[in-house]
Formats: sequence, structure tokens, C-alpha cells
Amino acid sequence: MQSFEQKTHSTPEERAILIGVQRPRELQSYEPPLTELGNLADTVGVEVVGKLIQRRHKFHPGTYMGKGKLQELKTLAEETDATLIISDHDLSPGQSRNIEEMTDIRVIDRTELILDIFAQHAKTKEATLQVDLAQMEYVMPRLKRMWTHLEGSQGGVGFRGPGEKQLETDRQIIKKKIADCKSAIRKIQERKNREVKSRNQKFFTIGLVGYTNAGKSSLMNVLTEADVLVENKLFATLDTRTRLWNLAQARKVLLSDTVGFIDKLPHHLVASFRATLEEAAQSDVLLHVVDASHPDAERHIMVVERVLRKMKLNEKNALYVFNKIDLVEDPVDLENLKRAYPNHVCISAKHKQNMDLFSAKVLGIFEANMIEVQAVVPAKNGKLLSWVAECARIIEREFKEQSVHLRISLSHANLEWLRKQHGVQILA
Ligand SMILES: Nc1nc2c(ncn2[C@@H]2O[C@H](COP(=O)(O)OP(=O)(O)OP(=O)(O)O)[C@@H](O)[C@H]2O)c(=O)[nH]1
Ligand SMILES: [Mg+2]
Repeated sequence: MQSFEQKTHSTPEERAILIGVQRPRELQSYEPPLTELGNLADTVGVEVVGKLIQRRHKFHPGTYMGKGKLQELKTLAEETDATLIISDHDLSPGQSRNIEEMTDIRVIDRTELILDIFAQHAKTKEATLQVDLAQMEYVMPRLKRMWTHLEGSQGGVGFRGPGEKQLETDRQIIKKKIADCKSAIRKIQERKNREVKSRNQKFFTIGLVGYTNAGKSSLMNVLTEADVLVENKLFATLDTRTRLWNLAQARKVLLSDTVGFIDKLPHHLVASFRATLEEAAQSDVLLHVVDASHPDAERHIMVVERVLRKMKLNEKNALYVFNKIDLVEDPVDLENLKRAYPNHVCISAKHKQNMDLFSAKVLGIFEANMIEVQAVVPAKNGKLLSWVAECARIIEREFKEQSVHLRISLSHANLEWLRKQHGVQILA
């Protein structure tokens, strides 16, 4: 049978033509059309040899673009020696087949391309499983098309040819693999959720979210000296990573880097990477990192917010971090952004510009989220938060008492944790 292990389209010889239908109701882009698709192709090492765009009110149900345009595509493909066609939107199995038949060239769509990048970049067991699952779910409804390719014209009513039998076998195999994959993912996630929950109760947590390539990992590295992969490639980060950030004296917070968002995110991936974003979902504050030098910065913000809304994360405290200000060419654009999103801070993670201002802003949010309580802390407890533990040591040394009254600042989550796990009694 055909291999459903993670496959990639990234052979260096691949020469691709990008095709796109522009519909009036889509979010308008200031970049030339198909630029982002070109960047995605570039990320997997496919050479772009041509582009073809058609403005239409809606996609052609059978062929995505109009038939006349496909004729143009065939000619362009011949002139450029193209080996691959990549469409900017997801195609139905029928649309792919029809375009292939008309042009004699293999067609893949945006989802397949993104799945490819994910397959290349997945490092941990969980990310690999997620990509496997997304690829299998993508392939399932398209199996028939693959077998029709191999079978040629044989078949017909009541005829179960070898292809037909094989197709059924493949379906069963993939179904089983999908089930196994889901169960393996569930196990990893249950464990992770428990870890995240217990960690988040002890610390104030911040999630870095934003469009792919905005500079989330760069910022994470600058703040925590973590060694997170930073690349001028889309979807460099696929696994959330969490590090301790020393925000200010005695103010340690947990910072989580996350997978980047993109316009028209394949729905298979939205579902699977929702779980990967769990750390951000459970954080106290979101920092929405934006590449402020990008001509489509505002559209990127809207795309990210749409995903956050779907995940019901839009009501979290959010600070817009306008990054890459060193690259901003037109100060008017930046001023417009700042006006549209007043709760912001402008930085350059790469050149460490405005980092003090950035920390001060975050500290402000941190303190606004703290509550002051009076608590009774049991003296003999070495396992408390480090600063509470420090107090407890002093209490033991100085007072030799069972417990002492303290005025301390802490978050609601800290409070619950102290109360439940360490018998701290809250007075007010
Ligand atoms: N000039 C400039 N480049 C930056 C800045 N911050 C990040 N970059 C560059 O932008 C590119 C993307 O940075 P990353 O930190 O990998 O972006 P990311 O948001 O983590 O991207 P994904 O993991 O793909 O979602 C890299 O080439 C960085 O060096 C900045 O302030 N100025
Ligand atoms: Mg990253």
C-alpha cells in the first residue's frame, strides 16, 4: 500500500507554480498576492517558477479556477518546466483531480504544504504524532483519488477490482492507525495537562502568541536565555516550551513560547494544535507578538485574534508587543498600529531595543494581577514557593512558632495552591 508515514514534497528539484483565486470577501492583503504561499514553499525548499491569480466571486466547484485560466496554467507550466502546482486554498479531491488531468502536473494545496512544514519541524513525540494524525485525516477522504490514479479505467458497477479491495484494506489500516495515534496523543496530553496545571498554580504565567515569524522565540531567548530555535522560516516552533523569566527581583514568571498562527490555518491542524497551545490557554496573561515591520501586520493581528476567539482566549489580559521596530520603514504605519492597539509596547527582540520598557509594562500587568492577602503560613514547610519558604525559614529561626501572620501579594492561582497544598489559612 501507499506509505502514510510523514511524507514531504521537499525534493530540491521541485519547481512549482503557485495558483490562487482572490475573492472579494477575503481579508485584504497589502503584500503582493501569493507572497505568503511563496514563503511557505520556500520553507520546504521548493522553487517557485511562476504565479497565476484569478479574481472570482467564488471558487469554481469543479476546477477551483475557471477553465480558461487552467488553459493558461497549462501553457505556463510547459514554458517553465514546472513539476508541481500549489494552490492557495484547500482543494476538494475532485478539484485536485481535475486540475491534474488538465495540466498533467501534480497538484497540492496549502494544507498539504503546511503539513509538510510541520512534518519537517516536528521534534517531540507529541508534535510528530499530531502531524501524523493530521496527515492521515487529510489523506482519508482522498484515498479513492489515489487508487483511481493507479487503477486507470477498470472497474464499474459490481466490480471489485484489486484496487477496490486494496482501497478498503487501506481505509481499515488508516482508521486503526488514526485511533492508535489519538489514544497516544491523549495519554501525552493528560500527563502534560497535569504538569501545566500544577506549575501554573505556583507561578504567574505568560503565554507568547502571534503570527508565525513574528519573533516569539527570539523574545523568549532574550528574556530567558533559553536556546529556542529562531529561524527566518515559517513555523520554526512546533512545540511549546516554557522557561522561567526573572522579571524583577523576587518576581519570577513562567513564559511559554507557542506555535505560530497563519491565515487559512488548515482545520486539521487547528484541532490538533489547539492542545499544543494549552499552555497559552492556561496562562494568566497573553503577550501578542506582532512583526510591526510587516506590511500586513494588522491582518496578522486579526487572524491571530480570530483563532484566539475560537479558543475562547480573547478575553484574557493581552499586551501587544510590536516587534522588529528596527525594520519599520514608514513610521506612519507604526503610529497607526499604535493608535489602533493602545495597549502595546514597541521593541526589537533582535537588537534588544526597549527591553526595559517592555519589562516595566509586564511588571505593571503582573502587579495589577496580584492581590494582597493576610495569611497564616505554617512554619515547618520547606516545600512552599521560594519566597514564602524564605519567610518560613525566618519564622522558624526567629520565632520558633507553629505559624505566623503574613501580608503577602500573590495571584488567585497561587492562593488556591497554597491553601490546598500547604494548609495556608487565608484571613482576608
Ligand atoms: N530585524 C529583526 N529581526 C527579528 C526581530 N525579532 C526576530 N527577528 C527575526 O525574525 C525571524 C523569526 O523569528 P522567530 O523568533 O523564529 O519567530 P517566531 O514568532 O518564533 O516564529 P515561528 O516559530 O515560526 O512561529 C528570525 O529570523 C529572527 O531573527 C527583530 O526585532 N528585528
Ligand atoms: Mg518560534
